[in-house]
Amino acid sequence: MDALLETRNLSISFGEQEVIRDVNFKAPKGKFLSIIGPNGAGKTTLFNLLSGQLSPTKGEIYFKGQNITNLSAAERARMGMGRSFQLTNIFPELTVLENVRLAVQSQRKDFYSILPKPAKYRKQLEEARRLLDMVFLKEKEDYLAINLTHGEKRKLEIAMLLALKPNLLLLDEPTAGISVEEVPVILEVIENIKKDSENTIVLIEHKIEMVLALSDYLVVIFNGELLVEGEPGVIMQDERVQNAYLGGLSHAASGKS
Ligand SMILES: Nc1ncnc2c1ncn2[C@@H]1O[C@H](COP(=O)(O)OP(=O)(O)OP(=O)(O)O)[C@@H](O)[C@H]1O
Repeated sequence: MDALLETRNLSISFGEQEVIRDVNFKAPKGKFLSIIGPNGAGKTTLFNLLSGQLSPTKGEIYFKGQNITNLSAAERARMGMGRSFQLTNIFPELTVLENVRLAVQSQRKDFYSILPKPAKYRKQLEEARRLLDMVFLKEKEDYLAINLTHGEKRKLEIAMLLALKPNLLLLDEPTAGISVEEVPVILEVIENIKKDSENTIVLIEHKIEMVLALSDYLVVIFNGELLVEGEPGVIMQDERVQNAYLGGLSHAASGKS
């Protein structure tokens, strides 16, 4: 299996509490992998370890075959690891289009482009509009970002993330806090991303129907350990998953987090 991302005995403790314990998994190139588990299982902590927000107490992380355990979040981002920004990178007083254009511009290769300025700008706008189309925000390109709904801001955030052309997308609960009506649109956006690119995607999501609709592979975390991994159909039938998770998963399926 050609893994883009791999963890080996990944562990982290906060004081006495070992929150992630000897987690080993591989995210194969071009596949859609979801990390599931009940509240407090350690999913967000695992994500923070992957993206470099936290350093492990033990174990290693490999990305594109390189040991990145000691690299900062910024260095991992430069290598092509993209994590959703949790809305913190959006400029509220700029238009939707300008937010995405700036993300396109921030791509390193734009700084070295030999195109004259107006042509460069036009190309950035073109790319920004293509991305806004992918996330169904084209009609809102002239809106100030501050005036978007929460769900629309999540879509803008995804467009900005895609502008950086990451090889690996880490999506942390893209439906968190959004209205029930907006959930199917977010699902469609992610399906679009999945179709359009060769990206490897790792998702944390409580809405189990969404996880099942999107994922090639599931990793189940329970009490900080990897309980089981495999294809969704197999995992959902797994007795250990049913025994350990029934409460948590049916809770998640109801849309609560
Ligand atoms: N910085 C920290 N210091 C101490 N304990 C922490 C810290 N971060 C997380 N924890 C603990 O680690 C455990 C796992 O938390 P984490 O947020 O990773 O779980 P989760 O699976 O993402 O939960 P949820 O689905 O509710 O978001 C929890 O018991 C939490 O209290």
